[in-house]
Amino acid sequence: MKQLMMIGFGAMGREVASLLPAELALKWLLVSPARVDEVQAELGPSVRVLSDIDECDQAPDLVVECAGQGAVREHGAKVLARGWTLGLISVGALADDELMLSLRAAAQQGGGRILALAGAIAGVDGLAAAREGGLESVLYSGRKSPQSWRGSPAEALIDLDTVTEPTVFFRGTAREAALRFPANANVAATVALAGLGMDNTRVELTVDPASSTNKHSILAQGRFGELSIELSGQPLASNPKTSTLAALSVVRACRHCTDTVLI
Ligand SMILES: NC(=O)C1=CN([C@@H]2O[C@H](COP(=O)(O)OP(=O)(O)OC[C@H]3O[C@@H](n4cnc5c(N)ncnc54)[C@H](OP(=O)(O)O)[C@@H]3O)[C@@H](O)[C@H]2O)C=CC1
Ligand SMILES: O=C([O-])CC(=O)C(=O)O
Repeated sequence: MKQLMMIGFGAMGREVASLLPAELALKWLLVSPARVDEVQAELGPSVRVLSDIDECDQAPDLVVECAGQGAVREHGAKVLARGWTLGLISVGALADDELMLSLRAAAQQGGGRILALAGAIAGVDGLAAAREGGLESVLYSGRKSPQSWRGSPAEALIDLDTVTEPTVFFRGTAREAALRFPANANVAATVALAGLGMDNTRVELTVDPASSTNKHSILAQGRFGELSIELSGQPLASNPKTSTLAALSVVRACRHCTDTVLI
């Protein structure tokens, strides 16, 4: 049986924990210090609930982060310095150059690797392959309901209570989007990493009062031809900002950890 460490036990972490492959056991769970006792009581002795990587004295087969960009800052370098593989869902953290440098340094020192997970979007495989032949332009668009944008800086850019039609409230680079909307635009950074980079990937973010899904699209052009992906994702009931597919992409990484044929 292989052993998993998971960072974060919110909406996504709980979904992932409920769908783990049978051959992968959740052995360590990292939560914030104030929640250790409560979560330990909930999960029982089969899972060790921790608040610091240093409390783990064995090597997990895989670490998956489902906690947010702050958690990547807090725990990422320690995971990589130990030589472990870190599946990241809060990929937007990598738009912070200083953090990226420190993660690279820790990975080089310890031998760990970062797996940037596709998350709520599809088509990252094709985009990353297309890049090898040269890309000319990449546009990522994210469109969500007012409810999904609540509690984000969108509130300062548009009145989410009175908007009556789909409205673009942000245009900029993937770097700006991922850092300004850390709970909503990680996908912008994922598309950037797969394609033209943080500063050359254009992003549009839209609020759509008629939508109950999280819509993501990629338009890319290059020597390979053209790519157009549209994805309409159901949000998790427990967090409308987060698409179910994002949690499922973490489960996919878990399956890769145990399967022989990787797809
Ligand atoms: N790439 C993609 O497509 C997507 C990426 N995401 C990323 O996934 C993250 C998680 O999403 P979701 O589960 O829905 O969010 P939630 O807010 O429901 O849960 C986040 C959980 O992480 C915990 N947490 C926060 N900081 C830390 C830390 N430093 N160490 C340990 N635990 C921590 C929180 O605990 P507490 O409440 O105690 O702080 C909370 O339980 C998002 O913040 C976003 O960055 C989300 C959707 C799509
Ligand atoms: O789940 C989604 O729809 C996308 C998301 O929040 C993100 O990219 O951070």
